Amino acid sequence: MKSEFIADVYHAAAEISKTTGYRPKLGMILGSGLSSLAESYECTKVPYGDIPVLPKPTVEGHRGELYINEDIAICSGRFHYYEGHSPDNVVSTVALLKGLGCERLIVTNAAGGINTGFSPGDIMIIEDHINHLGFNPLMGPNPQIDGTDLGARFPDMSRVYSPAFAAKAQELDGDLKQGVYIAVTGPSYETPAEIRAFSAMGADAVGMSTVPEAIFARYLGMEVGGLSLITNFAAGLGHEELHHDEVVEIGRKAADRMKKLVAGLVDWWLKE
Ligand SMILES: O=P(O)(O)O[C@H]1O[C@H](CO)[C@@H](O)[C@H]1O
Ligand SMILES: Nc1nc2[nH]cnc2c(=O)[nH]1
Repeated sequence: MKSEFIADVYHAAAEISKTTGYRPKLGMILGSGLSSLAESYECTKVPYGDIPVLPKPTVEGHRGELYINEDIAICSGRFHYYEGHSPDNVVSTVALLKGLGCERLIVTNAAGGINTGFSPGDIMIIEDHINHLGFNPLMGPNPQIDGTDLGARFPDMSRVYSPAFAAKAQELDGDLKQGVYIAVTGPSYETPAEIRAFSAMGADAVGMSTVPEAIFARYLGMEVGGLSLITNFAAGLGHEELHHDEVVEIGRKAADRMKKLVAGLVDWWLKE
């Protein structure tokens, strides 16, 4: 992560705070097909195009808008490594949310179910992750602002995802799954042999995002809660070929249940 890049993103965030008058404490990043979650909140919308330091999202199901009010800032649209973005750009949404004042972050995604107890439509609380992307967003010089390191050179990752968030989620929706998310680069989906290998490694769900965001957020001292919507059986576990259109479609169909759960978690985390 380059100090100059993060300084530019923080500067853009300060401009947004100045124009809107908002310094929300809770941030959220929405996964594929989950952009309608942002509509539950009365917000000012800022297109990513008006925040020139951010790259352009290229993936269907990722809108490219910041929703912001006095409590919450929502990135509807994230940046994936497979789009060709640099690691800095992949975590630019997290830097933006931190720069806006967010101390807590909810990350959501669409993922393939590896755990044979999971079916499309299930929601998995992310308990832990495996970084199989081949990069870490903290590689490079430890970024500084005004001569001070933004975080530890070797940050602890023994508890990335908040156990309190997981417990609250279970209380709000008694039918949730819980497990380990593995991030791969994509954009090709996995082979059945890869899925067998990931299962042996201890992964319950697979996707192409979230992990760099969670690592960077923890580095910055944010608390993180994570939710995966299982949109398909991972490769080799179902009978269907995998298509992103279906991932987005399942995301849209499950949006109401996700909305209800997320609304409860947002209310709770704003008061906690
Ligand atoms: O992780 P999100 O952004 O929800 O999207 C998931 O869905 C896409 C593949 O269908 C990939 O981008 C994968 O990471
Ligand atoms: N890598 C990966 N990403 C996904 N996103 C949604 N489903 C999947 C999947 O099966 N594999």
